[in-house]
Amino acid sequence: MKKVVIIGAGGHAKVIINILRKDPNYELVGCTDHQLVSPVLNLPVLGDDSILPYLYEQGIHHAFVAIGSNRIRQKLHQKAEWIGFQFVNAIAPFTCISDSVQLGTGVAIMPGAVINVEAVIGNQSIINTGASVDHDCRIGEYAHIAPGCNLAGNVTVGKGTFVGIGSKVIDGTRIGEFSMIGGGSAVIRDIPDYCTAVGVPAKVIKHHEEEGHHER
Ligand SMILES: CC(=O)SCCNC(=O)CCNC(=O)[C@H](O)C(C)(C)COP(=O)(O)OP(=O)(O)OC[C@H]1O[C@@H](n2cnc3c(N)ncnc32)[C@H](O)[C@@H]1OP(=O)(O)O
Repeated sequence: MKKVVIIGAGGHAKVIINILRKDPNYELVGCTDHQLVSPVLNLPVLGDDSILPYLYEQGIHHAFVAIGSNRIRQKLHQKAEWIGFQFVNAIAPFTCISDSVQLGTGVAIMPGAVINVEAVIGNQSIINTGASVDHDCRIGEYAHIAPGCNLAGNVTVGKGTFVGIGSKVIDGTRIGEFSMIGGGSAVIRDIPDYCTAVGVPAKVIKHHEEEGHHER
């Protein structure tokens, strides 16, 4: 059984803990967080992220970065990877993932998600509750497809991009890197890197600096 530390102790971490606890391959040892908070689903918060090297020395070599923000997940993943951690996947029961899907590591696939043939799911990405990602889609690393999104075939979602809750994306569309698609949007044309696009059809309303945007 692999000992796993959960990096993060918020709402997303709670969902990940709930999934990983059902997996007999893993023993969860605790969470880390930037502040001392109460146990999450009875899993203790061991300290802040500075204790990760100590945990690694103690023989805990697997981690899951359970942070919803794509930027912060990227930073903490890079830090934990540098220490030497390997990353497990959190795949809920009651998902439907084709055998031909190429899954990265550190990936979260939430209950009810459907991922169809020959899709590629990048490292540290999130396919959230009830989202569908159809054939030949390519989801970049650190991307987040929020609950209830539907991506038609051959859609590309760039690294670090957030597709907001309930959005629809028509086939063949390319959404760039570190962009945000507002909840309930319909993406019918390509969306560039580093922007926010909202609405039906989705239109760009903001461009932002590489480091300048946040998710919520
Ligand atoms: C399990 C989980 O909980 S996973 C998390 C799921 N959460 C989500 O999917 C959140 C999705 N977030 C959104 O849609 C947000 O509204 C964001 C990210 C698009 C907001 O981005 P911001 O840059 O903060 O935009 P801001 O709030 O300033 O709004 C700018 C304009 O866009 C409009 N707008 C914002 N979001 C949307 C939207 N989803 N659809 C249509 N219009 C929108 C606003 O009304 C505003 O219009 P105005 O200038 O005419 O007043």
